[in-house]
Amino acid sequence: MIELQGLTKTYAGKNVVEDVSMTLETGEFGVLIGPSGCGKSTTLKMINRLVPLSSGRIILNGDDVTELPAEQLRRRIGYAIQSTGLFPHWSVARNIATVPQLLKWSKSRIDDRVDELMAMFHLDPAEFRDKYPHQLSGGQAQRVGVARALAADPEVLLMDEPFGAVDPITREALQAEMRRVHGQTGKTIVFVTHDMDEALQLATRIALLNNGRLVQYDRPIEMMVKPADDFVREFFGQADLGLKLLSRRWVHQYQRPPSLTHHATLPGLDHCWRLDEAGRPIVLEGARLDDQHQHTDVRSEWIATPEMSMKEALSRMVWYRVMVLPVVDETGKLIGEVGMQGIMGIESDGGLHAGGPAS
Ligand SMILES: Nc1ncnc2c1ncn2[C@@H]1O[C@H](COP(=O)(O)OP(=O)(O)OP(=O)(O)O)[C@@H](O)[C@H]1O
Repeated sequence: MIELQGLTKTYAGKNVVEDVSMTLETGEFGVLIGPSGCGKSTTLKMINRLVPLSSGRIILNGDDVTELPAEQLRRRIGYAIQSTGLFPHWSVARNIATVPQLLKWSKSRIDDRVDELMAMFHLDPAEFRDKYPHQLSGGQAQRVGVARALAADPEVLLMDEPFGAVDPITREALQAEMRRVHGQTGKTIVFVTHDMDEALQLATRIALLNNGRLVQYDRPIEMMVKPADDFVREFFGQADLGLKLLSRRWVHQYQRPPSLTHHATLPGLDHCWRLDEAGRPIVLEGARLDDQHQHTDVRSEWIATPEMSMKEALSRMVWYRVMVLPVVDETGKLIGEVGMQGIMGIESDGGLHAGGPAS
C-alpha cells in the first residue's frame, strides 16, 4: 500500500503540486491523468525522490519514503519512463539486471531472474539476451525498460508515460501486455498518462489532476458516471460514453461456449464454427450481418482473446460485418465466442449499466 499525504511541490513560489492525498492499496493499478502541466510527472517523481517534496509525506507499506536508505529505495520502487533510459552500451540482459547487480545478487540468481522477466515479456532470451538497445524496436525497448524496472521485484512500480513514444498499434499491444503482467504479478502500479483511452484500459483507480490539485480519485467507471464536477465531466466527456464504458469491459466477461452445431436461437444467430484438427476456428457458417447463411473464412483480424476490451471486440464485429467473434486461447484454440447479443445484454446481465463488473 502506498499513501500520499498532502504532497506539495513549490517552484519559485508557485505550487505546481498542491496538497495531493491519495491511498493506493496493494495490487491496484493507479493512473495519474490530467491536462499538460497539471503536475502528474512531478507527483510521480516525488514518490521515488527524483523530485524532493516541499511538504507532505509518502508512506510505502508503513515506511516513510523520505527516510529510506538509497539501496532500499531502488529495491522497493521500480521506475520505467518513456525514453526507456536503457544504457546503450549494455546488452538487454545486463540492462534488465541493473538493480539486481547493484544489490549484489549472485550471478545465477540474476540469470534466472533475467530469463523469467524476458519470458514474461515474450522476449526470447536466445534472440534478445545479447542484443543492444539500438537493435530493438520501440516496443521491444519499452518491454526491456519495464522488465528492468521489475527486476528486483519492487513493492511499487512507477511508470511515466512509458508508451508515449510508440505507434498506436504497438501501444495497444503494450497496454494489453501490461494488463496481463499486472494480473500475473499483482504489483502496485502508479502510471502517468495524458491519454484517456490508456487510462481506461489500465486503471483500477484514476486520479485526475488539474493545476496541481487532485480533482477526483475514483474507479474508472465512477469517474465517467459520477463525475465530481464539471471539469471531470468535460475531461471524460459524455460523448461516446457507451463506448468508453465498453472499453472497461473484457471479452471474458461476455464469453459463452462456442456454437459447434447449427441450432436456431435468436434470429440471425444460427451459426456454427468449423475447426481444424488443432481446434482452431477456420470457418464461420452463418451469423453475418449481410447474408446469414454465408460461410466466412476466419481471419486473424477478427479473432478475440479473453483479455480484449469489448470496445475492440465490437469494433471488429462492425468492421468485418459478423455477429459473433471466436475467442481463442494463446495457442489459437477456440475456447468460446462473443456476440452482438451479449453486448446488448440480450442473453446475459453483463450489460452496460454502471452496476456491472467494474474491473
Ligand atoms: N524543475 C522545475 N522547475 C520549475 N518548474 C517546473 C519544474 N518541473 C516542472 N515544473 C512545472 O511544474 C508544472 C507541472 O509539471 P509536470 O511535468 O509535473 O506536469 P505534467 O502534468 O506531467 O505535464 P505533461 O503531461 O505535459 O508531461 C509545470 O507547469 C512545469 O512547468
